[in-house]
Amino acid sequence: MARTLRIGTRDSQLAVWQATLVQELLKAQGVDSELVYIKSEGDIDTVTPLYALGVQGVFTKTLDAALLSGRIDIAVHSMKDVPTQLAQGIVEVAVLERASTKDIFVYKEEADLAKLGWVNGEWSIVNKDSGAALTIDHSPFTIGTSSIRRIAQWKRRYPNSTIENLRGNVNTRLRKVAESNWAGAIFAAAGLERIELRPEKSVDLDWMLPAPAQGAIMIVCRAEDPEAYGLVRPLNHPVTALCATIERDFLRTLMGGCSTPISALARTEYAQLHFEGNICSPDGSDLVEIRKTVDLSDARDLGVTAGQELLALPATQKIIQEIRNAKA
Ligand SMILES: NCc1[nH]cc(CCC(=O)O)c1CC(=O)O
Repeated sequence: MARTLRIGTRDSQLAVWQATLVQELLKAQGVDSELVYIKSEGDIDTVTPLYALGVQGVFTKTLDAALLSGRIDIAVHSMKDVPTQLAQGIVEVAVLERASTKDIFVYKEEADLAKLGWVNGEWSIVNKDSGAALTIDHSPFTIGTSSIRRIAQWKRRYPNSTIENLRGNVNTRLRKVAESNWAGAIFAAAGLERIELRPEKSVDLDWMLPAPAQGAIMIVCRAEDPEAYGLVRPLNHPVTALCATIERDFLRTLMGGCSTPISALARTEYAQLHFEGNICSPDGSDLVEIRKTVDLSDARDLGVTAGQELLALPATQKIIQEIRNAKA
């Protein structure tokens, strides 16, 4: 009898959708599987902002434990939630082809969007450093997000806005926005689009750089399970895996942690790879960024070298200190 792989997943709608996709892709390869639902710490405490939970891997730890104890054979994660350092005994098997990498703003009133600078279907150009003219109304907007990265980039562009804590799975968060008196809230496009919940009243925040590996799905297994590895490895999408790895290398090199105001995006175009990364102070006042284009064949170490290049700058050290102080 061929082995039936037990796929561990959190039980949110998005997590189950992603695990079901893996199940279908395996089925197409002739591999049978079943889903095993496992609650994570991040699903049980849905109030505390993630960065304040104080540990890495709030969404992945219980699945790691289930893998290591043999309750499941593989686990499916939103890759951006996976700590850059995998738990001992667990290895990456495959990264699925990426969906949208964008952050989006889910809003309520068209009028608010215009005040935020969305004019004729475009974000007006804002350059804090050059002092370029803003067509932005600096009335005190309130929006919801608990991501320290999104808060930093939003505050940089809209320094007078107020940010409210918004935790929970995407369904809960959409409901909370609807019930709030906020102008709107920030989500990952991929999360809402996958489960067909992206509201019509939403716009891509193309001035915001996403979290490393946003929009990518990662499958892991036990290091000591070459059979599961072999069955799942064909699902790997090499370009997505390369881009997401470069972004996570950048994150690890700079701070070594999740829940930091560090953003990165790598994308390929023909035989080249374009990389963009930044680190921002928590209040958005300081930002250091890097952009590189290299031949695909030279791209492997780009995340590390870009991270090291930023680390060597005094401005980056200052931001890292500010991040540490904000967390202390
Ligand atoms: N941190 C929660 C999380 N983890 C993955 C996604 C969405 C899917 C993705 O970004 O890959 C989300 C929701 C969000 O950020 O709005």
